[in-house]
Amino acid sequence: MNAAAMYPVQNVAAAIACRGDRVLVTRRAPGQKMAGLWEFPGGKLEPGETPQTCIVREIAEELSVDCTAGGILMEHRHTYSGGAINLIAVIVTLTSDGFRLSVHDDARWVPASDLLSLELAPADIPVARRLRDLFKRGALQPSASARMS
Ligand SMILES: Nc1nc2c([nH]c(=O)n2[C@H]2C[C@H](O)[C@@H](COP(=O)(O)OP(=O)(O)OP(=O)(O)O)O2)c(=O)[nH]1
Ligand SMILES: [Mg+2]
Repeated sequence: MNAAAMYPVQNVAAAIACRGDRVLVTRRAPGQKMAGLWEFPGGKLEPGETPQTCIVREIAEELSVDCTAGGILMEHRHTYSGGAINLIAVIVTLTSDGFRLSVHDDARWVPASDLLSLELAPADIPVARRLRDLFKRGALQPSASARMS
């Protein structure tokens, strides 16, 4: 039996928080799966959660900040050796300041055009491409920019 047949697809919500043309990325800390890789903070949906309720909970847990969740930018399915995830990129607006990291060892606001030069979790590459292209066209004007810049 192949991996896709053995494991259900795990839904994972990932926060797309923007400040001007910069996007928040966090680095998975040593000891974590995929340690050292950059990702959009977030995590697995728990039973009964929507991507939006999940991301608000995850951002509070992982960064100790509040946020409001908006629309879904895109979903992308990626198969790792341990199973498949459906990465759901949710646009968020951070509503409190100051991060306290718990599962990451670094957080940066990176220009959307530079995201692909980071060592990203593989599932995130299509999301980073989409963000780069949307910002290039001026098609994404996140409401977070005004408050956080
Ligand atoms: N949060 C997050 N996870 C991602 C991204 N890209 C990516 O491949 N993943 C993978 C890593 C994990 O295999 C899986 C779940 O993410 P996670 O480790 O953040 O899950 P979680 O916060 O719920 O943590 P845990 O309770 O399972 O320890 O999704 C991303 O951009 N953000
Ligand atoms: Mg997480």
